[in-house]
Amino acid sequence: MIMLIVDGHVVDPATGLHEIADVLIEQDCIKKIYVRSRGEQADYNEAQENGHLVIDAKGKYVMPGFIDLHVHFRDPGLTYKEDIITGSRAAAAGGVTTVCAMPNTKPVVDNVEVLQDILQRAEHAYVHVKQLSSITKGMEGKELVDMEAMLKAGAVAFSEDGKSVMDIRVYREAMKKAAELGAVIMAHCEDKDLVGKGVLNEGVASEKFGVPGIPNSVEDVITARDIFLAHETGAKLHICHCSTIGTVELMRMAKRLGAHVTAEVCPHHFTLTDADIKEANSNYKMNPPLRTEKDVKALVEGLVDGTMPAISTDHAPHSAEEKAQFFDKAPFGIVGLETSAALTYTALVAPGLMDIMDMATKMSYNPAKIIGIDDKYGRLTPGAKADIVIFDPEETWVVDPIKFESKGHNTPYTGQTLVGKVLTTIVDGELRYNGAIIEDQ
Ligand SMILES: NC(=O)N[C@@H](CC(=O)O)C(=O)O
Ligand SMILES: [Zn+2]
Ligand SMILES: [Zn+2]
Repeated sequence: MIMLIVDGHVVDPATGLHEIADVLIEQDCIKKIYVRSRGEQADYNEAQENGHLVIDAKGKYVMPGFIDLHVHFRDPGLTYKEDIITGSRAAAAGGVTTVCAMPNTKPVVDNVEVLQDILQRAEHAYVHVKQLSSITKGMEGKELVDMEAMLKAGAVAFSEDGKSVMDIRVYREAMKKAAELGAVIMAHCEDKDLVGKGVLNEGVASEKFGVPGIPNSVEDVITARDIFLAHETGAKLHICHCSTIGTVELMRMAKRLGAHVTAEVCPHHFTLTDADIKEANSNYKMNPPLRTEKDVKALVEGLVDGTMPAISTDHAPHSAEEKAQFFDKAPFGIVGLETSAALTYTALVAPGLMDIMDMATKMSYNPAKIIGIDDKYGRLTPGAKADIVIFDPEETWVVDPIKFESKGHNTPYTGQTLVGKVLTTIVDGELRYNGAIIEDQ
């Protein structure tokens, strides 16, 4: 199949291209970029005559498809919350062309059989679904999985997301092994003993609703531990869903030390604070919790100056019944795939804190680098995979979870007006979303 995207504003973090150009796609790859300022232009009349699909992207941004390093697809075992297919439809609707799914499923992804079953079924997904392996068997924090076998069978990285490996000896062994294998560890940083029964940020929110609080130190102390372990062992460490000013400062320290550490921030952590929780609504409950203005400011600064290289969603779908419970009982987590681009645009790009190139860098190019697929993904260069998102920076829309492709409707953004909309998502040179999901023929 041949496809031509004409007249769009092409944004490619790999080359710095940031201007009007046409993109020619052949089969599953980008064939050529015609840059107008270089006197190049694709012949779209001819393309149309030949029956090729021509997409007019005038006034829109054409960017590499977003790569989300952190989603929960709940498959196998918890598919009443989400499954690979619905999760991947939500991704396509959000402009996300590659996701990395966390292993806290039922059973846990801790052996080759479970991993291969997921990867086989993921072939029918609407976007590229990569799967992480857990670090320890059953995520019990005791015995390491066969990391080499999991890597060989296709695991993209290792994580115990949902908790930290609290036994530092076990964790250090995992880091040593990861370093030996060149694998990435994605860390959920939370001190289990300190967090106790905490559910909301310790401060205005926990006081207002009379529930146990989660202080910043719950995250900070484990982030520090993990950075030192990574530095010492040489492992590649990626810190998940960073929420505190302390973590941003620790990332600066990690850089100075020369440790191989990257980090992600989720849109809810840079757009909301604990003071935004006005009523008892468990769609404001996630782990780590919404923090304070000071933390949000630090996270935004970290994103803007590059200390925090990636934006991910931590898409964590739960059922309406589960989320209808009060803060103390409801599970942690919110969906994010279908709002992340618009939230990032609305909160960071529209007010001028970062530009559209920064957004593409943090949502696509840097994530590709972190998992080592940037030779073919996260870029719009000839020969790269044709994973593309067309984004309208003008359109405003109101978040309505009923319209989500995800089974999860647990978002705190219901009714909020956002600027910027994903119009079209192309995966492997095929239209997957164009105002609506393109159903499989
Ligand atoms: N983030 C969350 O609040 N929940 C995640 C687990 C996790 O990411 O730690 C989940 O699996 O539901
Ligand atoms: Zn987590
Ligand atoms: Zn998570």
